[in-house]
Amino acid sequence: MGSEEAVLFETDNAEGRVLYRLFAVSIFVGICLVWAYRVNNVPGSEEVAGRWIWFGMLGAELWFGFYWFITQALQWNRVYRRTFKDRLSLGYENSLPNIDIFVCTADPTVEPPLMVINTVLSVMAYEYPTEKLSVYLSDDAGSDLTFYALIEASDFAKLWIPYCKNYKVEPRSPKVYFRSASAPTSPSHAQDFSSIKKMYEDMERRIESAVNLGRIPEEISAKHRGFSQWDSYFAKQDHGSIVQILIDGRDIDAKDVEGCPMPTLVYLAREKRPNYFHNFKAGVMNALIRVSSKISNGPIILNVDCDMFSNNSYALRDAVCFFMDEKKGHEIAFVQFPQNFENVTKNDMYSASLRLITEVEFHGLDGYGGPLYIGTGCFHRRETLCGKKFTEYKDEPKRVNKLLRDESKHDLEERLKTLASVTYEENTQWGNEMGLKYGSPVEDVITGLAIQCRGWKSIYFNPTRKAFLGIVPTTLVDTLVQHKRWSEGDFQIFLSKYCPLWFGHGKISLGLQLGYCCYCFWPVNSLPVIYYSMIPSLCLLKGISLFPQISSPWFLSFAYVIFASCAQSFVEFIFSGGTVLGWWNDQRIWLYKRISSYLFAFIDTILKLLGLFKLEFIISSKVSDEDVSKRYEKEIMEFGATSPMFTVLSTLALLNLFCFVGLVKKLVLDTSSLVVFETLVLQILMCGVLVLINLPLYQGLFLRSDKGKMPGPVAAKSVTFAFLICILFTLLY
Ligand SMILES: O=c1ccn([C@@H]2O[C@H](COP(=O)(O)OP(=O)(O)O[C@H]3O[C@H](CO)[C@@H](O)[C@H](O)[C@H]3O)[C@@H](O)[C@H]2O)c(=O)[nH]1
Ligand SMILES: [Mn+2]
Repeated sequence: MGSEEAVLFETDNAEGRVLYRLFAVSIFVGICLVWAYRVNNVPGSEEVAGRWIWFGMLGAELWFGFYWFITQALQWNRVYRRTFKDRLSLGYENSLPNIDIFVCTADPTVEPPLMVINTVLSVMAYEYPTEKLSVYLSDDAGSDLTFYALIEASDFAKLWIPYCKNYKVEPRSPKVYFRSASAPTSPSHAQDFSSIKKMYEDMERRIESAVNLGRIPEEISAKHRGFSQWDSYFAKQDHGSIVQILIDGRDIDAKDVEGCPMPTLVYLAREKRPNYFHNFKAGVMNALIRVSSKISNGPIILNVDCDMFSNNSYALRDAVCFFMDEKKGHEIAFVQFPQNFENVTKNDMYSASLRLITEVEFHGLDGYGGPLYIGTGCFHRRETLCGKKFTEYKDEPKRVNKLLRDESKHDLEERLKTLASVTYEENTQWGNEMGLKYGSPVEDVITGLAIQCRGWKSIYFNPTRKAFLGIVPTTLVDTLVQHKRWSEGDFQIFLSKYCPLWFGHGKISLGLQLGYCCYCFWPVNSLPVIYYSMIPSLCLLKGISLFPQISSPWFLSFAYVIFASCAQSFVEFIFSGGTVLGWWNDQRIWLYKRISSYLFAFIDTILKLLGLFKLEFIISSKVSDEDVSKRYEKEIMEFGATSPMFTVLSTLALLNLFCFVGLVKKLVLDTSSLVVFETLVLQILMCGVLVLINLPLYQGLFLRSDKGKMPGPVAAKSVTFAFLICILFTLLY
């Protein structure tokens, strides 16, 4: 084969890089001028309070400037990848690697079995030789309902896979397909369509009725020997390992309705005992790595969360293009696809699509050695997950691991159970040098970092047809809690021995180290943002000016930095497919995350360092009741929970409202005070923007009567706090 054909992927630099860099330099100059102004205009020593406020502003601005600087690592060197799947099929169709797909679920109430099996069916139906695919469902709840749904799915797959392949169906999650597919045009397809749709709906009904019943009806459990495993089951957190090979790809009888081989399908519930810590998803992944190594041992592992169905049946081939590329493939440890979502509304009220991260920042990281591993939609080389260093791998002769299995399925299942037992990992390197790392709520990020520090590269691939679609939380509190977990995890990495700066020093590029820091520092951002959104507004009450007056040339530097960075985020947002209102919502959530999720993450991390708190993992809900869904569809913000995070948000919003009203009152009563305008313009503007951005919150506090409004106690508390802070400030200053 010519060298041209051997190239399976290409990398392009972002357009307009030079222009962007010039623009960034201009902002940097602006930031330096802001600092210079702050340092040169410290109030005299007679104004003690004024000085401290000023130093606070200086501190915040130093941080903002510094943080802006490191975020350039996410912008400076953006790259985009392209794959050549046709070359892959031409040159390598017979040597495509086996792929093991891990799907994780943990709770049948927040992750309904029906959703889980739709994801499973979508990944069983990839455009890839089926005999090379093995799908493993890990069920951390060990729920017989999920198991039952999987049995149903294993039968339905025999029809579904050939149907998808015959009619080139997309997406291959049956639920989403039947919901969105346009009516088939050819009569034969129409017939197949309606018959398979009926089969699906029947299956759906059976599963739903078991779920509604809350247990498996006897006539069903008698039919499948697998249910006997639940005889010794006590509770979610107290049961032995359950391993069931539902479809064994090697079994000559495992054929679909057209006689083609089926992918292997395995159910796993690892052992859980109350006095053993189970390490959340990292523990699951490690059990899966071990169990799969004895069944299919695919050299490539794809892992997805149970809500992340496959939306692009060629994505496996895309990923394989990277690993099999003759020149650069051998140094790639993992290929990360973005997390995209199915249920985001038009203006994305909770900024849940993570638009700038997926469309801009990860391309930036990719330019410096590769993106973070973000837990789902990621393809790993099995060996790198198991701790292999790049240098060891490079020098080693490549051999194909052929698994020889002659024991019976039953014996194998029994042997596999010990691999998923609570004691298996005692005195081993699992969770440390092997597998995913333990001890972090973001097992993915820390594991990815460790892999990159062993000399490997990673790839970010963001195809136009999205590869995976998941579910975003549909309430404000869920969104904030999820961000708390992420930011807390990243911050803990920074404070641990895996700090990207020290641990990564000399192992990954400086750009990548700084890139990691951008995420690790999320919680730290909370402090300056809270300061900046409180103090200047409070100062309005006393007419204290904190910014240069409009006629001063220093004013320009502030105005430029603020305006230019807003404009940049606006342009990036719109170019990444967002709407104008979506951008405005994104700004609101930007603020809310900083003053609540990140603040609580910061505090909890400190408490955890002091040993006052232990690790937890709150699973994001993938279902919401009808009432909540309706409001979500209409883009009405959902409060409706008494969370301390809401008290902080409301207090800050009200505080700004009081300050703004106080100012207006002063201007109306005393027109001579209009001169203050000259000196307070920026402060008034900031306070005004804060009031505007909080409009939905004021509505939630005072104007709404539905169930999603802000609960009364939160409203009462925050009015009191905001009022007290304003009074205290005016009295004490
Ligand atoms: O003890 C646990 C906890 C979670 N999960 C599974 O882990 C996945 C992620 O949980 P989810 O609540 O959906 O968290 P997200 O915040 O949406 O997840 C993102 O962030 C996590 C780290 O915080 C990563 O593990 C995920 O892969 C990544 O998608 C789900 O499939 C769960 O079923 C388990 O299997 N066992
Ligand atoms: Mn999730």
